[in-house]
Amino acid sequence: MTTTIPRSETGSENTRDPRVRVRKLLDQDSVEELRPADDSGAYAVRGQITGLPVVVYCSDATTMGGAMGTAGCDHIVAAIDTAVRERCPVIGLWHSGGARLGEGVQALDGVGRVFAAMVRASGKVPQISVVLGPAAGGAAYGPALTDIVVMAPEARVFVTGPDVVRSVTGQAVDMVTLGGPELHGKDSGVMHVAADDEADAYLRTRRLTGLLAGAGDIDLDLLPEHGPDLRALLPDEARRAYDIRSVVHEMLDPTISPDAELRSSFEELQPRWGPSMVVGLGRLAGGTVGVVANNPLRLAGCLDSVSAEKAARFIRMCDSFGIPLVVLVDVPGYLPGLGQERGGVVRRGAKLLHAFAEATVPRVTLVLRKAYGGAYVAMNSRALGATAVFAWPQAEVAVMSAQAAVGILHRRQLAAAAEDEREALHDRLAAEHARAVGGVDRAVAIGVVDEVIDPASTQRRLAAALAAAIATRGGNSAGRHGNIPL
Ligand SMILES: CCC(=O)SCCNC(=O)CCNC(=O)[C@H](O)C(C)(C)COP(=O)(O)OP(=O)(O)OC[C@H]1O[C@@H](n2cnc3c(N)ncnc32)[C@H](O)[C@@H]1OP(=O)(O)O
Repeated sequence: MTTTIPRSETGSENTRDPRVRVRKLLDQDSVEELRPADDSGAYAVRGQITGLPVVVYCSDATTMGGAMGTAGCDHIVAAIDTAVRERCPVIGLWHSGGARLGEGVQALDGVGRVFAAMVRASGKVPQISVVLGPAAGGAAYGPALTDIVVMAPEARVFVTGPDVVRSVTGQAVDMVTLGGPELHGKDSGVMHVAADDEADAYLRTRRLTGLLAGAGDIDLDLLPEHGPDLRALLPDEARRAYDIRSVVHEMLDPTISPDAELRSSFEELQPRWGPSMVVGLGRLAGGTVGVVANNPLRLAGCLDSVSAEKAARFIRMCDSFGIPLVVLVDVPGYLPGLGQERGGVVRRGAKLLHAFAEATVPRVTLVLRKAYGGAYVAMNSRALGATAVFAWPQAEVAVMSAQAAVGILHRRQLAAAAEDEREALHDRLAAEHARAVGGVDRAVAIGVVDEVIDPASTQRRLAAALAAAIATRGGNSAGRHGNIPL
């Protein structure tokens, strides 16, 4: 069933009209209404994104600011259930003041049924939310229950709006400060993707849908025999910071952008929240992979409570949908300190251990420079069930750096040394320690690193290890769990 959209007297379309919005998201002429538009506050359709079937529901911001009543909630529940039955992604376009105030508890019950439908669908079909305007109360928790939240610049996500905040707390705060993309991108972690405008929100959603629902297969023939020397992107000095995203972009397949330029296929999620860890989806040898990578540019790449939690949720999402993982490791350890302990680094760090150990998708690790201590274990180590663990030459795998280790082991000897000899002694002891403990060679000898690889063969080796694991299993085995918003 298709539809004509009423126009205003000036002939222009109402940009808040849900029929206008879904048409902008979907492939041309692919829209099929699940129900005709009505005054329920919600609208739902089937359609296609680059030929892939999807279901879309959309707040009707032309009626009571898109507030959710029983009938509108029924439409959303039916849309989500349809997507689960038809095993296709479901996308929600949100612009809503939450539960319809005039309907009282009936509206609350409707919103609760929407939440329950989202949880039933969790881990079964990808759920993407695109927030285009205010999303209050139930319309805030709705997106938060889904896998990926894209926010347009006008998006405002909050439990209660500024008026309620003022009357209850006396605090005067505007809508942008309370729930705009800045807050949710940097502080709360609710937002995965910040779009430049509404059109960009649709574009980013189309790309993510393609990566999640059109994962394709890894085809080694798509890779050059000799790939780029990815190690050349790292600084010469082992302790210097660099942005791991340059390695990720170069490692993944390029893609043609709408302006016909080649760009990386990498779609980073939550870039400003927990930035010492980079997570996102992209293509390697044609197949979708999830990338989890320490970023030495931020906090020297240390794991902290937020970055561990961010990675844990991403790993579980990929595992739910059978997306294999590439894990790039360059980590000096967990960030130490009172702030981290207070912030729950033990509890939240445990989520990362659980997520990797539980994941049944193929997951390959590469140690670029160093992997120390508990962070070595947490970053998809052999002990947690990694499919394969590779390292670049000169990578260090140890409990801590040799310099730090001798500072503890030879504390008294160093303290007793003359001040002008101490540094040289420290260096000598560190070199001896590194030789004795064995570094990456010892890691290979005991089987926790499979092989030291040529950096120029990185793409091919990672892709081949994932492809071999997929072939052995007869396909990508997705984890049987939902994607709880950790
Ligand atoms: C599950 C629990 C829940 O969901 S409880 C939800 C409770 N909801 C809220 O506290 C939010 C109430 N609404 C607001 O604070 C504002 O409308 C927000 C969302 C901030 C949007 O502001 P603004 O962009 O200025 O739009 P607006 O206020 O002009 O609203 C447009 C029209 O929509 C209406 N509207 C809004 N929210 C509701 C609602 N929850 N129930 C019924 N109607 C609602 C407004 O009254 C307004 O109507 P009108 O155009 O003046 O006729």
